[in-house]
Amino acid sequence: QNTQNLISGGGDCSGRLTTAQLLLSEAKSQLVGAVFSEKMASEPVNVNEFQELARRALPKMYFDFYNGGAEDQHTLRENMEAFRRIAFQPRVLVDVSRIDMSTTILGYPTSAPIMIAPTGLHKLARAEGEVATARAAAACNTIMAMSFSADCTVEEVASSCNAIRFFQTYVYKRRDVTAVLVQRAERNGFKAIMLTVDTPRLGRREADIKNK
Ligand SMILES: Cc1cc2nc3c(=O)[nH]c(=O)nc-3n(C[C@H](O)[C@H](O)[C@H](O)COP(=O)(O)O)c2cc1C
Repeated sequence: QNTQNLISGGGDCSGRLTTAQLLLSEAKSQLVGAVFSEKMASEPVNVNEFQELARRALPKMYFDFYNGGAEDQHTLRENMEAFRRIAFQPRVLVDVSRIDMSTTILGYPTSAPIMIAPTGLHKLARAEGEVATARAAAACNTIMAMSFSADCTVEEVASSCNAIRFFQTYVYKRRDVTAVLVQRAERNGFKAIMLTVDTPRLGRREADIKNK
């Protein structure tokens, strides 16, 4: 508070800035700058910054698992490029006092056309694993697709929150195994099954091979 009082400064009735006030004003801008950059450093402002924070926070092996693609990572790069090629055309002079991006996916409501894709092993990043991800989905009013390779059980995720949940699985040679998985998800209130069909063989993830 003392600093705040100092910075607010006193007055020269003439309205001119005294040397002391100028110095105080400079100190204030430095202080604000320092606080601002500290905040900037700790609070990501876009998705890419989360990636950088994760790089710093996680052991290399875990980060590489989340971050990497297969082989030369051509598809991974192309995925990013494909998003970059999408341009939004701004519409001007329209009423933007109420913006509503909500929609439905398979009939289930979401706050925006964005949901959580199925990804495995969330406990590498956080002890609560997929339970935390499901809670985040619920908080954002979006859908959580839970991976077959999750670290939590469908029961744990189901009892953790009321997020709308889909369950991802593969088709196994033993169809009865797939059937049991689907029925268990269904019993636990999962609303849809996402069938992953591109893994008759797993991708050759070179970073993971090196990290072994
Ligand atoms: C770390 C990681 C783990 C993943 N685990 C799974 C998984 O367990 N099951 C699955 O079907 N897809 C998995 N995927 C694939 C994603 O669900 C998604 O299809 C892929 O990231 C491409 O989506 P995008 O183009 O929206 O990024 C995983 C992807 C990543 C990056």
